[in-house]
Amino acid sequence: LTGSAVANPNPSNFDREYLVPVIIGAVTPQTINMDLDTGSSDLWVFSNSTPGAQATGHVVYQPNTCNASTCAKLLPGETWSIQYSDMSSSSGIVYSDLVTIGGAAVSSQAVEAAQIVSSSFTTDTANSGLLGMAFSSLNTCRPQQQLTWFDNIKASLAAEVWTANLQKGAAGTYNFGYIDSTAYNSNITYTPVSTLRGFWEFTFSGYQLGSSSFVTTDMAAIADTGTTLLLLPSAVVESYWAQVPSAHLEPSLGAYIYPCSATPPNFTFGIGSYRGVVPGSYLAYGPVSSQWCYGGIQSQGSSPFSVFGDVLLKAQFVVFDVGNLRIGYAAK
Ligand SMILES: CCNC(=O)c1c(-c2ccccc2)csc1NC(=O)CNCCc1c[nH]c2ccccc12
Repeated sequence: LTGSAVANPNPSNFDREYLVPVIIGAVTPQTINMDLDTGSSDLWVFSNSTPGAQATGHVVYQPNTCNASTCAKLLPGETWSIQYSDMSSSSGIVYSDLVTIGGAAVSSQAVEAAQIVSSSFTTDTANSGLLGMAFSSLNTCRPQQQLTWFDNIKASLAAEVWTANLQKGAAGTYNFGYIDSTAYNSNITYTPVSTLRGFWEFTFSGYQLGSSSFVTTDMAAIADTGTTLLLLPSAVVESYWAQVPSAHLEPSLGAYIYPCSATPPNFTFGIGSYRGVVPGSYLAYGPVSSQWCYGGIQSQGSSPFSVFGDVLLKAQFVVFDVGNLRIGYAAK
């Protein structure tokens, strides 16, 4: 078994997120556009349990709890509640239902129906749910923790692997169970993943800012499709933006902005001897005013790891190798 699904950048805002059409339900299938998120492990959706004012503009999951075995089933007593570090949150109840992504189906997937969603989810009307692809140890369902869609399907796949091939301003692809050798043009460099924090966490061997020399130093990072930007230690971020005249940390935003007339420098990361290049044009996130633009590289703050978000991932072909607990990067 394999699967392949399109990853559509949110059309209106600078590739802020990538949405995948997910089909939920057997008796009454619904296609719901969801954000496949390697930074979390809950599959949750706007639903008929979400208050109307919070669900305005969204496709909502309507579980068909008929009597046949193929119907949705409420999991009695199961609840979930998640808070993300951008202070957004959601919570609710849990059904079991058929969930198909790119032709690959899981018959009894925990589908977390939202009863409450925070305002930033309500306003993001292109996104009607999150599909967690980090490790199941982070799933918030209680009293019985639930498995991610990938954990449920991996034994049925040709290989316990999936890949992300996101694109800048264009549709990309998530493939499940196989590696498309036509999708990249260098060897894939793999490095071990630590699951201790439940993320796709790995060590990278250093970085290069623009045309400066490569800095060799082991650093921790997570690969996070659910985070838009590239988050790095504040000292590295300061050095990076120092290369762009007039770029500065804007206190009111808590973020670096730079003159839109400038093109930010490239960012290169190392994995062993592999060098992954993120073109400067990928690090221009979007305008905050007529002349100032929001940088694609920002500080990771107090986080103990960097966050390789979409602005970096879209420049690479990324292999999430669950079977061997490793992550692979290749140029494309
Ligand atoms: C939201 C930015 N991402 C993070 O802060 C983050 C961190 C993190 C923690 C501390 C400091 C910096 C980053 C660890 S895991 C992680 N990643 C996630 O939490 C991934 N899931 C984000 C889901 C999410 C939250 N708000 C949204 C709005 C639109 C689309 C997706 C979302």
